[in-house]
Amino acid sequence: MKTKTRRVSSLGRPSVWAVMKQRVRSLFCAGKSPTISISTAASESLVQGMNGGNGSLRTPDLLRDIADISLQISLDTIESLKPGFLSSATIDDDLKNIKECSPADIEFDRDSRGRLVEIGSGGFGTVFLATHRPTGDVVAVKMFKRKYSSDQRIRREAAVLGHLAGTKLCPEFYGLVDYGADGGVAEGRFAHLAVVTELVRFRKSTLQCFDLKKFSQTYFARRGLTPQDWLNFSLELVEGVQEIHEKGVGVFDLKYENIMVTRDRQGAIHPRIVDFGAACALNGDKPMMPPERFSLETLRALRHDSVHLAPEIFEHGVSSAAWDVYSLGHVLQDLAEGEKMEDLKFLMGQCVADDPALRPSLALLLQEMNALSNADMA
Ligand SMILES: Nc1ncnc2c1ncn2[C@@H]1O[C@H](COP(=O)(O)OP(=O)(O)OP(=O)(O)O)[C@@H](O)[C@H]1O
Repeated sequence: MKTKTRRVSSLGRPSVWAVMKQRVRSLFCAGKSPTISISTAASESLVQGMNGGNGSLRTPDLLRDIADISLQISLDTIESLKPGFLSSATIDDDLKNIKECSPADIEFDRDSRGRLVEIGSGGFGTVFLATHRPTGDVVAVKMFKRKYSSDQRIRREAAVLGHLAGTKLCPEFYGLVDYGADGGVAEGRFAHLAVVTELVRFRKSTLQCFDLKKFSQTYFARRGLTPQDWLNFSLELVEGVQEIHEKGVGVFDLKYENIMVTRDRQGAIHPRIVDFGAACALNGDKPMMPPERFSLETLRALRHDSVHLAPEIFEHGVSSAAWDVYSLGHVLQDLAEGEKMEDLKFLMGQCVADDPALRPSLALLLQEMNALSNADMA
């Protein structure tokens, strides 16, 4: 069994943060809805730390621990809140029938020093470049951090990819690979299961990949694009999410980093989505929701990178299309602002209403966006 080192303060006692972390963990493990009491001094330090100040707790460690805890909480919550979590009809069948890939089918690319070539990474995994031997296709292999990834979670992500095969935004799914107990190429850093998908590259002729964040910051790649190009891109994204919803699935983690940009021969840009790790059946599942007592404020402070998620996600609600509407609004409002597209920005402002009932449906949103597009073309 893995042994854990406890962080100890200079006085030889566990630090305030270590104690707090332990308390939160034990409460979650006990399956209770915890009220977390943080001493005034510690919470002040926390706020100072968040604001870049010099709290008495060591800020970088603190922030890393916060991220660790919130991820761990999300996972524990997924696993424990609803034992029948995976029983939603749409995904359930796919879970029994996940396409598999043999480790021998995957040939990893290596750099001149023999290291695996990394395409990207996130909180849960790292994605590597490889070739799928049977087809000769270039693929992306997502290896999952052992610490955060149960088999169930990985299988679920693979099942969703299989379920969404053929939809416009979802990358082609090659299969789930099992590297066995010794981890094979994963060298112990990652879980034994990995997910293989198409490499979503910028152009067919290159291995370069751009997520929307990187793309927005790369002048040469976005050179020459007009507001109409961006509007078309946004329309395709919203249409694509609608198609995914029609397959009974919500993405629930739409953000700049998970939206890839491709460019066709005519120079038009198109969106794709990677990372279906938070995807769930619509109107059925209860995805990553911390217990009620964990207020949105606390959570927002803790998971400072989750502002793209609808507030009600943190409140035990039943999953709904409105969650993706919120995230789309968050991304596209920002994009519209950058591109100085006032009408689009205004429209997207309605998608980020705190009250889900006030957000437009995807159908209505598309209607409005098409009207914008036609007006611009006229
Ligand atoms: N199929 C792919 N083709 C090209 N790039 C990819 C692909 N899959 C993932 N990436 C890149 O790798 C990054 C990390 O992948 P992914 O988002 O799946 O990891 P994650 O750990 O689940 O992330 P998060 O912390 O957001 O949940 C992505 O942001 C993207 O830039």
